[in-house]
Amino acid sequence: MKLPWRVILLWTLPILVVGFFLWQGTFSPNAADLSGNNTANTRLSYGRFLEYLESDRVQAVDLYDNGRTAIVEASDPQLSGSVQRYRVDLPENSPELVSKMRKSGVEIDSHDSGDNGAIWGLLGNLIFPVLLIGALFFLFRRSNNAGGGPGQAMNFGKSRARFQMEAKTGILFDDVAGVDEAKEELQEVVTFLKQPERFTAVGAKIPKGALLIGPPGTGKTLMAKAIAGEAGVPFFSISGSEFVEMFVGVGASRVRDLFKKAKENAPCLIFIDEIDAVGRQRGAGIGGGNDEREQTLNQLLTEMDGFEGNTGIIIIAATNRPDVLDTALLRPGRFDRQISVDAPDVKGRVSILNVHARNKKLSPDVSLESIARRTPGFTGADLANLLNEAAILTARRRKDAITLSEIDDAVDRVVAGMEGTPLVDSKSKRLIAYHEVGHAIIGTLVKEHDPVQKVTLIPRGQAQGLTWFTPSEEQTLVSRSQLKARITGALGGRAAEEEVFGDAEVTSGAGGDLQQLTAMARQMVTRFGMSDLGPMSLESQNSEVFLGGGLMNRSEYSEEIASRIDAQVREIVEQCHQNARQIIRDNRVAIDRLVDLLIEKETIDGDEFRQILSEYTEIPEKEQYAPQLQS
Ligand SMILES: Nc1ncnc2c1ncn2[C@@H]1O[C@H](COP(=O)(O)OP(=O)(O)OP(=O)(O)O)[C@@H](O)[C@H]1O
Ligand SMILES: [Zn+2]
Repeated sequence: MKLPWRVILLWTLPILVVGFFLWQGTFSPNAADLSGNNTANTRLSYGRFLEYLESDRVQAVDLYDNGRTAIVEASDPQLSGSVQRYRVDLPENSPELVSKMRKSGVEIDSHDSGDNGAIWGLLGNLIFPVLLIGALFFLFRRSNNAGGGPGQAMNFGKSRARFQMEAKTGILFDDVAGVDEAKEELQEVVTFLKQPERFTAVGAKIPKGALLIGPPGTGKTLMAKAIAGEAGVPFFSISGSEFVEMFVGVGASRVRDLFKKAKENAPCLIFIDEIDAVGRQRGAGIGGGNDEREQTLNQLLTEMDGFEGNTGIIIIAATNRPDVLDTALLRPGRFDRQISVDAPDVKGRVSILNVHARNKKLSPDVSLESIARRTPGFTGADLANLLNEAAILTARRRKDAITLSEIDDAVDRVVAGMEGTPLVDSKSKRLIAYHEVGHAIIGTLVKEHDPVQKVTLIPRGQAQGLTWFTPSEEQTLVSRSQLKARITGALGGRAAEEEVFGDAEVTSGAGGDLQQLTAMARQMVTRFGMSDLGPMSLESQNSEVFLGGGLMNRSEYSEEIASRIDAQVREIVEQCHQNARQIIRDNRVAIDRLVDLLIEKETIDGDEFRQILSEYTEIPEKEQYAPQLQS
């Protein structure tokens, strides 16, 4: 039986509302106190509070929440000594702190009531979550009868802890492929967790943490799970952004709770994803630091210092912005091991594809090696996604095994997005056809350009038409003539629009091309020393310094140099532009024919394109490998 939504809401809404009020008010004197007349909206970090205490500015302290939260009355020198109220998060019950406060003559008032109050407080803290969870569970059961298998991860329902714990991840090193070096380094961490005696016996201090550095989707989470899986220990995880979201003060207590739970479950592994969200350099935000985040970070540092490596807890953190991390995090005794996890090379991609092909039916015409060669730049997550898309297409087409054609379609989809419906409107369609054939013809006739794989008018993602190129190899070095060829090719679309429809008719469709090619031309001048300014580096790779919320100005050179850079960039682009227009003019007859064919067929593959073009002009020879695209 399925209950209609209205009935579900009718039952749950009142429960939620009543629960909320009970929770807010009646049942929880603590919460009422804090939200009543004792509110202090200004927060003070613990460090500042100690400073205030030292300089005798603190007059009174009200303690709540078992001594973890304090409302502090202190004189504010900036407001000519008038008394202000601040809210401070204190570390776990600290007798030293209390005696220190007493010594400096601070009036202390504890609002944690006796047993009675504690029970009410407990009830208040529990009842709403329980009601809420009950209601959610009810909703979930009702609306999600068809849901998947039993989930292994569980979220701690306690209002403060938002981390996940898996008692067994069930993931082994065999499930992580193409990152052999990282795996080798992390193998040792498994031993730390499994046989700490081996290290402590000879007096070695076991490291506490390792930092995995790499772009999204390269398997950092997977690897951390595999360490826990191999060692057979529980896996705790939280994302840095969850530490700092929502209410002030919650972050630090989440860190505390996480470590508390971890200590109870040692040996275990803690995984902190996106650590840069909490771990940014302190005090770097524009207009002062972010107190909330810094408090959380301080708490994390304190917790990491607070246990010995041989307690059996290992912390693995992941980031793709190691450059913004607070140096305190990277000091010995914290995340002192840094392991980079990069996008896989062709061999890595083959082994990742092997892992994900394990449970899929592939027809014999599919070669994982050739998929790997066609997918430079794909991460593990992209490859997993690719095979899954292919499997879905196969099922949709009612075939019993994945064939080459599903793989082809899945690659296109993963690279360029979902296929759309082709245009019918013939004028815009014709313009797009000229634009794409423009890219393709330059790509074919400029010797240093990668060869065309196919031209299509079937829209994908944002693009109305696409030209795919096959890069000649997985290149790390690109020559000046190759860069110029790419800029010319990227201008091919716009040049064709201009030559065929006239300057007044050009469209915004070339916007993406122009952005790409301008960036390339600029890099030639400022980074690769490929202009008249000579072999000088005028900008570093990450020239934009990310500080807190904003980008800093990057100028490291004078205005005069800046305008010379602009002039050089313009000259490169202008040369390539003239060249592109010339090629279009010289091949107008062939282009008109190719455009007609493209409008009729919607897709022309590279061989057919070259075949037709060769009837009109000579085509330089090139090698062929994997696809890239130009929209
Ligand atoms: N090296 C790999 N071997 C096998 N599968 C992989 C690999 N890398 C990624 N995958 C697949 O991609 C999925 C996502 O990867 P994962 O979440 O571990 O990446 P990540 O680096 O943690 O990314 P993010 O930084 O976005 O969290 C994995 O669950 C797995 O299916
Ligand atoms: Zn284009």
